[in-house]
Amino acid sequence: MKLYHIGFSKSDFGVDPPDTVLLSGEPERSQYIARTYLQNVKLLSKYRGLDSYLGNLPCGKPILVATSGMGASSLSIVVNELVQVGIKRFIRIGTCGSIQPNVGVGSIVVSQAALTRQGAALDIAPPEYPAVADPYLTVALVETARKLKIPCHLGITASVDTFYEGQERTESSANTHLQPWLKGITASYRQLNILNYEMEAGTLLKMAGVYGFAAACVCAVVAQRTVSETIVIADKDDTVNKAIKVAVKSIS
Ligand SMILES: O=P(O)(O)O[C@H]1O[C@H](CO)[C@@H](O)[C@H]1O
Ligand SMILES: O=c1cc[nH]c(=O)[nH]1
Repeated sequence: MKLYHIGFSKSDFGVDPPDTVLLSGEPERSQYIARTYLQNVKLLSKYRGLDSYLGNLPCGKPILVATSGMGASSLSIVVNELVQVGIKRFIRIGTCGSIQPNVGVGSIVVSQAALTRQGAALDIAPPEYPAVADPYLTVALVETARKLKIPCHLGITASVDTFYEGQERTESSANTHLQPWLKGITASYRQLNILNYEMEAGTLLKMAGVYGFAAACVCAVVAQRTVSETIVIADKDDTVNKAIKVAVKSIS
């Protein structure tokens, strides 16, 4: 039976089912990964913008490429259904905003763990439940980045529910009024050695612990919040491609 949101079933995998997914927030990124890095690509579904592709790495290994959508609620639905079709290893390939002066646009961040300020995660585990990445996948990502000479930072990510208020954006936001508890939160996270903001990793990593699958996250740095709130569009594709290369090579 087809899973309602992802739009495909286990039987769509054929005789050699994948156990690993490359998961990104954008359907366009999923299509790019499948078309650029995989062979024998088959589109499985495009329902609700949650595009999924099946293909093979050059070594022959079957791989699923899927789209989480933006935010933890959407991701939680997609991840639950991917587990139901047999996926056991998840690598999120995302974008993020740096909150540390030494983590520049053009580099990538591998999340060792995540501070999870996300409503969806509270439905899955208590707030104090750790959001930790799989150590083997994580080391493979960092080692691959080192071999490819791609600037890479390993550390703690802040996963939040909103791009504007939750990441303390006021200049580029329609809402200039931040709730008092959010004022100064980025500086506070900087003091706590948190590297970056994004919107899915924490819930993915908590789900990994609860459901019993392996998960890791690599994000392209597309904003430098110590300088500006805005996304550096000119560098985005190139930086995202670095994150994709690292993820693909780490499982090849
Ligand atoms: O580029 P993706 O994977 O969507 O990740 C980041 O980009 C979106 C916000 O622009 C959020 O989903 C955030 O986590
Ligand atoms: O600043 C950023 C950039 C990408 N994604 C985010 O969630 N925040």
